[in-house]
Amino acid sequence: MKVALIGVGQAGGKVTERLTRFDANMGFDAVQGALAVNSAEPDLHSLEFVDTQLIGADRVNGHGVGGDNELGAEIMQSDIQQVLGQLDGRITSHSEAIFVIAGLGGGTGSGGAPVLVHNLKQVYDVPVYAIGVLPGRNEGALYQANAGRSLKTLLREADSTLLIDNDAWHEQGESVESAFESINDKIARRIGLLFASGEATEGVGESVVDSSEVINTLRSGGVSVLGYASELAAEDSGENIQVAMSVARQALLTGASMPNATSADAALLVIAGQPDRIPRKGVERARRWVEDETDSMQVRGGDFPIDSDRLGALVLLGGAERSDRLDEFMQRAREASKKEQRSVEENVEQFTDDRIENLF
Ligand SMILES: Nc1nc2c(ncn2[C@@H]2O[C@H](COP(=O)(O)OP(=O)(O)OP(=O)(O)O)[C@@H](O)[C@H]2O)c(=O)[nH]1
Repeated sequence: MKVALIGVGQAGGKVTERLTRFDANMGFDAVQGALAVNSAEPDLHSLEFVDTQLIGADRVNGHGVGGDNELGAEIMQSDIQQVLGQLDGRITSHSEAIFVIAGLGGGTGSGGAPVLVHNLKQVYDVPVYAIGVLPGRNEGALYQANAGRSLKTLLREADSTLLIDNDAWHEQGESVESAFESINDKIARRIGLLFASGEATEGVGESVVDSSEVINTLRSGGVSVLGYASELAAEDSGENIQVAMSVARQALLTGASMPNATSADAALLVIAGQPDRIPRKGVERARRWVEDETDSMQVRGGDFPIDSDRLGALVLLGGAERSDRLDEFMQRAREASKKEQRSVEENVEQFTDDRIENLF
């Protein structure tokens, strides 16, 4: 799948750089263009692998917005023409999707990403997706409140919002801050593989994944979730039926970017590995298991041939907002919003309710 990536804010820029670097190092060539946008100049200077665009210099003089996501939204809107201008030539007729990436708890990314998505959708015909990093449980109230408002607005604006919970992809005992490097690495590898899986054309049979399958899986909008797991596999595919089942189960149950997301409108199961090691029967069984587990009648499947002695499973869920973890996060965001003295009321549906305000 040919994609253009735009990172907004510090986390967005770092993840965009990681993803772009991974894609280039692996020779996948799925990332066609990448841009990092920020109001903090030093954060942009630390990026070497992507182009950069400073916004809000007239308001914050390159110092960032200090967690004020309303200001983040305003400066993105004020400087939107410069950002769109920078994207000329990076989003081409080959681009199949645009991904806007941001940490939702801060200021520039949290406020800027929904505004950017909104504007991109006016200009481009391809889907505009968001990749949003949710703050960990131990991050402060401002982060939770910011992320709640940003998420609510992204869900309204983006064609789908892939969520990564900062508590999900780090090791036990590690603090979130010290884990950023390893979380970013996992994001890059897993999302990078997803992009690349829709690109595979060499030496493959009929069951290769096509980028339209990623797009169709995300078609219902809302929240999307990506899971991944891998295991050593035998050389003979006949011995790997259990392995295929096991990696699919782990990808969904313990390896998901947002835990406990086991209900979805649609899903895509990609089995990555050497074609000789991929067991047809096992893949079909795993696909049916994903169907049962997610209560979805639309589970697409496909292979991603890569040279490895392991079998990997990538599970992409579309329309996965019915999740305990997300409910728990929205509850945190509501409580934090109260603390932040934003008016919130009780007992109304999340996302469509007034307890969490949209950003714009
Ligand atoms: N996974 C991951 N999360 C990060 C990283 N850096 C920051 N975050 C998270 O992102 C949120 C903060 O967003 P930032 O990107 O630092 O903030 P910003 O958008 O640059 O906004 P300002 O600094 O307020 O201008 C917090 O919830 C952090 O936990 C990172 O490298 N990786």
